[in-house]
Amino acid sequence: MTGRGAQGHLDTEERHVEEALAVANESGGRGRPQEARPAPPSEERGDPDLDEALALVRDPDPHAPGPASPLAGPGAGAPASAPRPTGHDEAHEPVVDRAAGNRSPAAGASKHGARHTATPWPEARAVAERAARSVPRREPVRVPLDTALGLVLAAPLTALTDLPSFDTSAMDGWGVAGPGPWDVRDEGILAGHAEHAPLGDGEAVRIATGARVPPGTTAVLRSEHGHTDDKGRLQATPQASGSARAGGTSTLAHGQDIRPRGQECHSGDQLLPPGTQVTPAVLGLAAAAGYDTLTVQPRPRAEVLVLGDELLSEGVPKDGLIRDALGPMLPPWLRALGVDVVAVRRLGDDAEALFQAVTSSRADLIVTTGGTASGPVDHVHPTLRRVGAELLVDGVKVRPGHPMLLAHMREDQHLVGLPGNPLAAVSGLLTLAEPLLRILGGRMEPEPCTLALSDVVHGHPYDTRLVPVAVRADHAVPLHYNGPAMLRGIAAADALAVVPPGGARRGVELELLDLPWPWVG
Ligand SMILES: Nc1nc2c(c(=O)[nH]1)N[C@H]1C(S)=C(S)[C@@H](COP(=O)(O)OP(=O)(O)OC[C@H]3O[C@@H](n4cnc5c(N)ncnc54)[C@H](O)[C@@H]3O)O[C@H]1N2
Ligand code: MOO
Repeated sequence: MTGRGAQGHLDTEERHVEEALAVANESGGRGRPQEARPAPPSEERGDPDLDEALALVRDPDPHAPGPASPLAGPGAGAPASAPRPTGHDEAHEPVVDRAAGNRSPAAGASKHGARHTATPWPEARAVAERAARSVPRREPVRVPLDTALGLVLAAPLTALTDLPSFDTSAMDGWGVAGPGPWDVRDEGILAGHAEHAPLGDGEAVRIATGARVPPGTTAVLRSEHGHTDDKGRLQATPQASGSARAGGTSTLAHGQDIRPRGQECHSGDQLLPPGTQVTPAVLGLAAAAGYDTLTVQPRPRAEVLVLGDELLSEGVPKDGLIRDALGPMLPPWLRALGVDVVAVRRLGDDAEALFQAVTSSRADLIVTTGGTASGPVDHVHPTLRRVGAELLVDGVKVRPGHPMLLAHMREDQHLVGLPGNPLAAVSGLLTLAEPLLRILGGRMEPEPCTLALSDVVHGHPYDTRLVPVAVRADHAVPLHYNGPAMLRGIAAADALAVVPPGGARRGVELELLDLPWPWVG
């Protein structure tokens, strides 16, 4: 859809894309690294192995030449002119010693491709957050517990009762009053029963875990720590647990194995703040604290518009057509970000269809894929002009994904235009859509997460890079196959590392953007 003509000289962006093309066109040993290493026979294969999975997206051939870098560790590679293995890191620029400060990126100075209006990556995220804050917050709703999973609390979760709500036996055994030996009552106490008559000093009663201890109980003696003597009285067994000393005199601590009322919380205590995501554990806590319904923030609604005449929705790519990777990928990814995906439409390269879809959508966020560049069938910008949308972000200084955009359509509606290259679309999703949807959905900002790099990562000279990484032990392992048109790296990744302009050495701590997989399903 970009409709680019024959190439003369290649600027940075074009080389970037060219490289992806070259990689895609490669064949043989260099182009198909996984075949260079024969897979073990199936009978040798054990359970799925994390390292095996990682090997598929790490250096295919440890002896293959890589880009030269004064900072690369031992074995990091041959001269920059040497061919690179398929799927290798696509940022061509040498890593810069940031600590030494030997490069000062000229702001917005990419020679050609980067739009002069492109927004720095951190600022683009901040703009997306501000845009969401300008939208009137939707009214919270009350939903039954069994439909609340994955939603976000719109009000504090306040205990509706003391927990436990009565003094409770923590063990099966005897409730006892005062020092032993004790006379044991005939009738025991099970969980779920109303309060029993108070225990007098020297009295005991059989009691089950979770049962309400009668008034006057000073401790619970576990069943394995007590026995009945020849006079039929309950004695603490001396050797069992140090709970009694020789001679049978109980040294049970006052309150031992009793969970006192209010031990966990008192009625009215705030258990969780608004913005907390409802996890299975939150559901359990809410139920324990007396809730049948929860007050939650409604999910933001998103509509996905997939653009491109070249896209097939099934089968093997053929005749210059390719499979639509974004139609299957984006809706569940958006759901994982807490979104209600109200529609997914495949519109081809039809400007009128795009106009109609955009003007008729009632979603909080319209997400388009493809058509963000300036080719003859790239209809996103012209459509935004036609509807009078305000462009809040028009290009971001990030690789991949720099043509991404954010537009304000009407008071309560935004549009995020994701570039068509699939990893570029992921970059746009996490740069613009995630912050916007997080604020719209009333979610808390995730704790910033940083990890040290296990390897050097080459940088773009002026732009941030987002690079798929796997988390192994306490390191972020940069993955190859990270070109804008590739999904192989991200499919094996645990996060995207935020690589500053100029790149980062091995050992440098980088911010990681987490992938929201726990919520898929
Ligand atoms: N003259 C320039 N051309 C391009 C530039 C530039 O700065 N100047 N930037 C390049 C970059 S970087 C990107 S990213 C793309 C973005 O272009 P569009 O958003 O207009 O995307 P398309 O041209 O529609 O598609 C790009 C690429 O992705 C494939 N694609 C599209 N949709 C899907 C999908 N749903 N599933 C899988 N693949 C998809 C499409 O076939 C193209 O190969 O522009 C560059 N050009
Ligand atoms: O390289 Mo583009 O930035 O593929 O998004």
